[in-house]
Amino acid sequence: MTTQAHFIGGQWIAGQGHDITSVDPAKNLPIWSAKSASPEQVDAAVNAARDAFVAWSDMGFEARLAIVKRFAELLEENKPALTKVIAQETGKPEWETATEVAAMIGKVAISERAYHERTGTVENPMPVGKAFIRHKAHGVVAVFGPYNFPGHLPNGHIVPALLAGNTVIFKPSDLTPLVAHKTVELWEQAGLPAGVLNLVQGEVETGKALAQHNGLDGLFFTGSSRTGKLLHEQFAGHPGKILALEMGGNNPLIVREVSDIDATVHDIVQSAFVTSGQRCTCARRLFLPATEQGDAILARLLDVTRRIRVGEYDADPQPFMGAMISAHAARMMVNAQQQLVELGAEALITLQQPDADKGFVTPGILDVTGIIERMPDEEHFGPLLKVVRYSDFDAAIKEANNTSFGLSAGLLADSEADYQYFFKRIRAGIVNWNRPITGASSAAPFGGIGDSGNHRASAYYAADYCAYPVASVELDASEMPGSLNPGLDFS
Ligand SMILES: NC(=O)C1=CN([C@@H]2O[C@H](COP(=O)(O)OP(=O)(O)OC[C@H]3O[C@@H](n4cnc5c(N)ncnc54)[C@H](O)[C@@H]3O)[C@@H](O)[C@H]2O)C=CC1
Ligand SMILES: O=C(O)CCC(=O)N[C@@H](CCC(=O)O)C(=O)O
Repeated sequence: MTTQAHFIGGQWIAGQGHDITSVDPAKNLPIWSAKSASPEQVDAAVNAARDAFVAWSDMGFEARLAIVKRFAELLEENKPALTKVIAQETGKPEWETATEVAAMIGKVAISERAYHERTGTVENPMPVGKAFIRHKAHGVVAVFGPYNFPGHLPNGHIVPALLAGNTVIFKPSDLTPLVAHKTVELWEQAGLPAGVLNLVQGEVETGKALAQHNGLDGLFFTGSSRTGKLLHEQFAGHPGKILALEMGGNNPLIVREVSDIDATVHDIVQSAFVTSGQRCTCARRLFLPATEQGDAILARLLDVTRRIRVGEYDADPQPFMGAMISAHAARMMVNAQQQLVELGAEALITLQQPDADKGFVTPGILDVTGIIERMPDEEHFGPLLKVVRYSDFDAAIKEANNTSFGLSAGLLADSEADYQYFFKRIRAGIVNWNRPITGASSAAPFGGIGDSGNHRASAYYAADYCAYPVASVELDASEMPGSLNPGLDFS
């Protein structure tokens, strides 16, 4: 369907690797297929980015910004088409993919602000001359994207990287090549000079060839903790290269005494099941008090969850949840649930895959209170919520922190004192109170601790890893000091 799948040095070219196909997971139809980029083509993409670097970084911020702003205009003009393509390739409902395109557009103004605020130029007077703090681009960087937000999340690395003056090789998820293709076409139309942004499509082999390439100055990754750790090992011994890792989570949501049960249940549903549970910020573990009110919240949660509409991305009326990314991913969720049930979890609502050839699953809720000590600390990347009933707030917080991850966490409670207590003790990069723990703002730093990242927060702080600071003291011409250090003689 697509022969010229790779964009290298300003040219669309055919791949020399093996066949890859992207499938619409809601309709089980192939929508894109091509040959992946071979290691030689990855090499060509890195060289093209290297060749383009000096001119792009010399161009000046305002000239780069004008092109990036043109890209935002093109996104706006192509919003309906891109909304549709993201929905087709991911299975996410169109109401949701429209918000993804909006986030891509919003990223440009936010990144412009962040560039100045986080990496701007500072000038300080000195007794002799002036001191400056400036920032320079790293050079050639690779961007690896995940499938769950195939537009917005790579865009969150690419836009600030380009604004800072880097050149980029983009390797999207092999599950979402079409979204990447359409996005890079818009960059081309926006007038990016050849080689400034290159696209290589492929699976792990292509990813490895890129990540291992000696010509990279940095790599910005959003994806699973497993792959992120592999990259971290690969980058060990290369302190000169910048590595930014945005990875998964095993995120806790704790409920205390609340006055509005429906509002609480809404926040739980939005945290656990939006995007069919395929957000790194999704709540995986729900801590409910073992009280009468806890019982009432659970009953209402089960009632609302049973009535969640699951359906095709273009259905009218729209579903809340679309298909997962693939039939395989759906099967993996069924298997994960089965393993937990075999460990002793009680299925309050069983997650089901109605059609083995498609990515649809219904949301599931397990009571894992009885197996809490044997629970694997894993990110189950789908709509499967694990409920823990608790009697003691401290014990619940301790268990919430009992994870190697630390991305997002939340408290649903009327008491502000409870929130202050929770905030001080919980370990995560995103901590919310009476709001869903999904839907993080691009205008704030976005990143986690532990296995969720490597302390290179993205979103508003992405500017930080896109440039390095340079400190200078400067004077128009050398001057003799008023007094000499002891032992010097200029007579
Ligand atoms: N913290 C965050 O900002 C976010 C984290 N995620 C996480 O991403 C995961 C889902 O996304 P996936 O696409 O499944 O992640 P993934 O880790 O499978 O793939 C991410 C990218 O790495 C590439 N890749 C895979 N193995 C590689 C290797 N050995 N060497 C080089 N490249 C390789 C893939 O082709 C893809 O482009 C979830 O774990 C989720 O929590 C997703 C979105 C945001
Ligand atoms: O990167 C940004 O601009 C903000 C972070 C963001 O959009 N987070 C989303 C998705 C995260 C995910 O799954 O990967 C969220 O918090 O829902």
